[in-house]
Amino acid sequence: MKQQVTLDEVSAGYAGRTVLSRFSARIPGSATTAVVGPNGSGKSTLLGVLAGVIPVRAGTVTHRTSTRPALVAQRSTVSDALPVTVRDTVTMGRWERLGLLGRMSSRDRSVVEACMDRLGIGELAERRLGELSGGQRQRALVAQGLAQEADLLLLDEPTAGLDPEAQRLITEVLGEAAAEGATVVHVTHDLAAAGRADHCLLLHAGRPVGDGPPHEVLTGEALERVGELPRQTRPPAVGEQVDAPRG
Ligand SMILES: Nc1ncnc2c1ncn2[C@@H]1O[C@H](COP(=O)(O)OP(=O)(O)OP(=O)(O)O)[C@@H](O)[C@H]1O
Repeated sequence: MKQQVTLDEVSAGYAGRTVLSRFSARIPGSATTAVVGPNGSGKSTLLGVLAGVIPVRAGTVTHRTSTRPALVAQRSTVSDALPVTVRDTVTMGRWERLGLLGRMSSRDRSVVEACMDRLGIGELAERRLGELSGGQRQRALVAQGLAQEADLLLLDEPTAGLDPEAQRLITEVLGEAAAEGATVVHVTHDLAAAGRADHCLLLHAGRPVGDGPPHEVLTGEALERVGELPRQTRPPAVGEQVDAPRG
């Protein structure tokens, strides 16, 4: 698989705190990559580095992308009080592409409508984001990310807290985006969803401890070592689907 993003000995973090330390990994292009790891292991920080919103202190991040990455933040970070509709929210995904006059073309409008339809929220277009259920809001944010038509689509726990049908839909949409050429990186605590990705990065304490096909990375031994599985859990056979530990 062609590498889309390469991290070489990257260090990054926050004021007075280094989270990623000499972090090296390859993100394959036109594929889905699941980022897995315990709370605080640096998954969201990694997304921030890939998105270019968290500066790199040392090392290099090499992108083969031609558009600015799209970052779909965790639902909880989006204010309920924002007086915007679902259509406004998804339309914001086109802002980067609008010309100097900022006028939406008919193509911009049709991309917005298609993304809402794909996420099953077309009928909610005029509803305010703050009036929606958590799952509906999450769909709107994923639709906004898709509407950017970015080469690199980054999502922080896009299926967390959703019902199984919504989880399935979002996983399917991300797979389609990758099939159409996007490089998709999503953080997840759902090991079953991670197992369906093309590629998997397992993090522990700001370092990659697994990088490869999910069935090679998500072994019982590796997950137990990083604390993602309770002790005594039977390691899955190669290729076996793994149920997500919660809580
Ligand atoms: N804005 C911030 N300022 C300072 N420290 C932060 C900030 N955001 C995160 N951290 C710290 O950086 C470390 C890694 O956080 P990060 O959010 O990347 O982990 P994560 O793997 O995404 O965790 P989770 O699964 O809980 O979402 C944690 O110790 C966290 O406390």
